[in-house]
Amino acid sequence: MAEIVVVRDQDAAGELAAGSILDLIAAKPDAVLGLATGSTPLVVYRALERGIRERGIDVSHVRGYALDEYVGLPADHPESYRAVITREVVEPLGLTPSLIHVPNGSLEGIEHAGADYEKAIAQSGGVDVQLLGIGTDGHIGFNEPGSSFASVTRVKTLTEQTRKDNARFFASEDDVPMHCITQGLSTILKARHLLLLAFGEGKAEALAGAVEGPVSASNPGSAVQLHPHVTVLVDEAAASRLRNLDYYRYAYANKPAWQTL
Ligand SMILES: N[C@@H]1[C@@H](O)[C@H](O)[C@@H](COP(=O)(O)O)O[C@@H]1O
Repeated sequence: MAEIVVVRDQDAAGELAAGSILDLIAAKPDAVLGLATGSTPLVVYRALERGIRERGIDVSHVRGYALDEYVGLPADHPESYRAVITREVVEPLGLTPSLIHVPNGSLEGIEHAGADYEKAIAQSGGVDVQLLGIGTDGHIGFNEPGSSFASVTRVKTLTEQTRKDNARFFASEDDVPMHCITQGLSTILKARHLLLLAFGEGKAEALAGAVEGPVSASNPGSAVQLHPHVTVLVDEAAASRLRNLDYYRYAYANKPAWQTL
């Protein structure tokens, strides 16, 4: 089931996503969260922070796996995804650092870092809920156009577009690493629930391609159409190119009362 929910604004999306994740943690205290970086999921982390406090939920047993990491950045670089996940998620939410994993992007051992990560996810019992943003070129994680639907965690080369998009986090575009290590599309599809978020006009085309376009490796986000339980949370601007938008609104407005996200 893919459910597309058009929300008032980013905060509303954050609240909905966080509510679903907190219900999961309340039922399964050692839930496995699939964590995403980028600016999109930040509203979810902030809403989780508030929800944990308000509901008094114990998150000390929560486990987490990040989607991706740059290759070759020094471990203490503030824009490494390890640093971002620590700063934006682990510390503010009070998660247990040793239970939160990020692919190892250091050059030493990079040949087996992907396989190690796959093994760790599998041994954890798999990801319960995977947060996803989408790149303007349609990537999820760092699976750039052309990524195989059968792909697992491995090293990829970033597109020029992605390096441009991410230059805002670095001193210049040249400072954005050329390579990354990312969960594959097959890894992502194994998560039990996908929560894809997109905000703003700049994501409208990528989002429409992912949700309604042909399923194609040229458009990695379209892999979500192969998953049985996807929730897409979008604002009006990001939803503006969806052809079946009226139906999505109608279906959400008439959602059976017993059905959760
Ligand atoms: N690797 C991340 C993705 O996981 C993210 O979804 C995407 C969009 O980022 P943003 O949410 O900042 O638009 O680009 C980054 O490169």
